[in-house]
Amino acid sequence: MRWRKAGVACLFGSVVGGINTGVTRPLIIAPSLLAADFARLGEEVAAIEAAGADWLHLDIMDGHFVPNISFGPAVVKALRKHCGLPFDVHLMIAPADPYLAAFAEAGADLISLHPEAGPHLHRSLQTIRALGKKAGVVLNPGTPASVLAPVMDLLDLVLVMTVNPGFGGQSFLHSQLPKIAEIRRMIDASGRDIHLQIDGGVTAATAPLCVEAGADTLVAGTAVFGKPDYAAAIAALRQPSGMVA
Ligand SMILES: O=C(CO)[C@H](O)[C@H](O)COP(=O)(O)O
Ligand SMILES: [Fe+2]
Repeated sequence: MRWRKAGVACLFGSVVGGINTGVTRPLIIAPSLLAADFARLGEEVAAIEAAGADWLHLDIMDGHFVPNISFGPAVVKALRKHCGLPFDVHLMIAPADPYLAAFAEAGADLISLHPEAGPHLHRSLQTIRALGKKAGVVLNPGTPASVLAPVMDLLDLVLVMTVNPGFGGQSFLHSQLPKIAEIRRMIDASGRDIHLQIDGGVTAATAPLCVEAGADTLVAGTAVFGKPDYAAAIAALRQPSGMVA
């Protein structure tokens, strides 16, 4: 699995002992399948890989934790043979714990969950890591960065939602930018190799704001799958340099 595609391995070089060394690395673009043509999912994931995406973001919604239903582990498993990209699974389900093994077996490489999805965030993250997968925590717009501190040592990724979860195509919440910067400082101070991912309303216009605030990974549904040319859409999100500090 090409988890560390291209120059992403430089991530370890960018933060040494909590000090940002100034080394840059490529911005990671993770198109969200939520905006794809659900009647042609196999073709869509193959096309997005060919277009230069770095990861595939898979939004799992249960109609309970969020007011929408998407797809489950059977679809993730079916897509695995059509796409060689790392599978970045964003769980918007509660409870999440009973389904972690199913998504791991289906082919997830990284599993992220919301702190509100269960009573034991630390245990849930331990479970994901015990399954041999990378673990992430997702912060809703109303969830503070402080929830991260007690679980920092278990994290491979922090996802900051810049919309309320449940639907694609919503407008980017600029109010979340200070929180992104706060979490960048927390990650740098930890000295750990943790991705800072942004999800919701990411476009060519809002992507630079996210990167400026400290993001290294961008999820985009509508801004990629909603465009006729996926490669051009991905390239537009990488502007201006496609590199992050
Ligand atoms: O988690 C999500 C919604 O809950 C999606 O990943 C997100 O909304 C992507 O869609 P868009 O880029 O169109 O906003
Ligand atoms: Fe998502």
